[in-house]
Amino acid sequence: MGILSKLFGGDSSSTASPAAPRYAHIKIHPQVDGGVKPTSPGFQGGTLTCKCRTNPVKVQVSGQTAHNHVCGCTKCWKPSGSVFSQIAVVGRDKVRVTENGDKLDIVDPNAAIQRHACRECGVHMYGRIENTGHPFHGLDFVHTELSSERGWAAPEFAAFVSSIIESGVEPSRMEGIRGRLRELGLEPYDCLSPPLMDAIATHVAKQSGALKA
Ligand SMILES: N[C@@H](CCC(=O)N[C@@H](CS)C(=O)NCC(=O)O)C(=O)O
Ligand SMILES: [Zn+2]
Ligand SMILES: [Zn+2]
Repeated sequence: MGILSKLFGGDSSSTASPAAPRYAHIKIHPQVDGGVKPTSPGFQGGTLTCKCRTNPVKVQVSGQTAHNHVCGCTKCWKPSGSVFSQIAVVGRDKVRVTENGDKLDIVDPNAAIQRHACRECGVHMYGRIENTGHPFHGLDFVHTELSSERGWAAPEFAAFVSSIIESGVEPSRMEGIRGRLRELGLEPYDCLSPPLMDAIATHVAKQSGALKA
């Protein structure tokens, strides 16, 4: 072992490369399976287009998104064959339906997030919260993979991971799926990430008076 290796703890003569990913064969979502693509600084947004070959619904998102993540819940729209969705938020004032909005229906009017979906191809174009008391009121939920522009905020974590079992994923596959998410740098959580859960709890505590508003 050379002097540099002794000082810095590595063996410079070794040809060993970083450990190969163990779970690369496990598919999460087409946007992350080949590695998470980085956010472009200064990115200004783009246009989401549904999957219809004719008269697609178009939604303009005039700004960068935040809190992008993969979501395993049964309610978020997923591309076919994928057990996770990819979903981010953006201010509702930045979201505008520009074409064929007459094809949009609300999937479940009773859900907190009202998902506006194309009734022909089924794609969710945006999710909106109308309850002004909801912690995330003012934010719309969007799937930026529906845009051809590159540079959208990269996914940061995985939410509602255990919920994929509700879609029919065998529980025995969970270890591999969580392993793959960690390899991709998408820490798996069974609800939202700790900062988002803290933000929700803070909002609730201020509403109840447990914390000063
Ligand atoms: N285990 C449930 C979880 C559903 C859930 O709570 N989804 C989250 C993440 S999208 C949510 O905030 N839902 C609110 C809503 O759908 O309105 C499922 O998979 O259906
Ligand atoms: Zn469509
Ligand atoms: Zn979801």
